[in-house]
Amino acid sequence: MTSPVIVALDFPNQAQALALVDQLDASLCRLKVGKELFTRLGPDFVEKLVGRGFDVFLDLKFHDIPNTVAAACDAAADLGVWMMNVHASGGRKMMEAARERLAGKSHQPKLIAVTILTSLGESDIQEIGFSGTPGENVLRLAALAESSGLDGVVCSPLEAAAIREQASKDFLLVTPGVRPATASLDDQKRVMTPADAMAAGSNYLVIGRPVTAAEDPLQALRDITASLKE
Ligand SMILES: O=c1ccn([C@@H]2O[C@H](COP(=O)(O)O)[C@@H](O)[C@H]2O)c(=O)[nH]1
Repeated sequence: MTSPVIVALDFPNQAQALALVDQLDASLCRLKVGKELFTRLGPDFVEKLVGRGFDVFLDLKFHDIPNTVAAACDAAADLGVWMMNVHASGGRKMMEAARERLAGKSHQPKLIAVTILTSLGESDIQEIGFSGTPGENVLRLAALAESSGLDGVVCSPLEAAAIREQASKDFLLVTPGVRPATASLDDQKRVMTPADAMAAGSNYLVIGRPVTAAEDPLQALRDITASLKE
């Protein structure tokens, strides 16, 4: 069975990204390409990873008017990615437009919605204008994403158990904000350890710096994977 770990390839150039990717294969992890690498290297690099047999999560978090987001999702599907995402706060019509556009494609990636970024705590979201806790807002946005036809959400593992109670059993929970107990939190605020995140109901763990910034990234990934079996 493929690992639930999705390694976030947050690197500034192809050489650094490939130095890690060359040590990996699709049985060890999935890969995530986000805004930094995509802006540097573009679609060709995504297709290169897909060509090497990896499941690629294209994490561009589209957030725009429905027509624009649907067209962007159409383009992303053509890259052969396994998963892509939009912001749930783009609203029902935006998510439904993306869903409908993908339904007409021969290759249909999983489409998930970002709820509340894992770098945000309660005071951060209040400053933006949200009322309530991050958890309350995540639950509301997850319900909106599910009723808009999406396959799942990006949330913190802290919210995974509560979403599991309200959502259908196939609804995917993709959780960044994952940190081994001894790792630095960096800019993440709503975090759990890899094993606790899986126990809480996450389907996939998005992990970047605890692997990519480690002295031995492959060993760090192996240690995290082993911790899931303990
Ligand atoms: O709410 C979110 C949504 C996306 N991310 C992305 O996940 C990785 C996490 O990287 P770490 O180095 O493990 O912190 C990163 O690419 C983010 O863009 C997120 O962290 N939170």
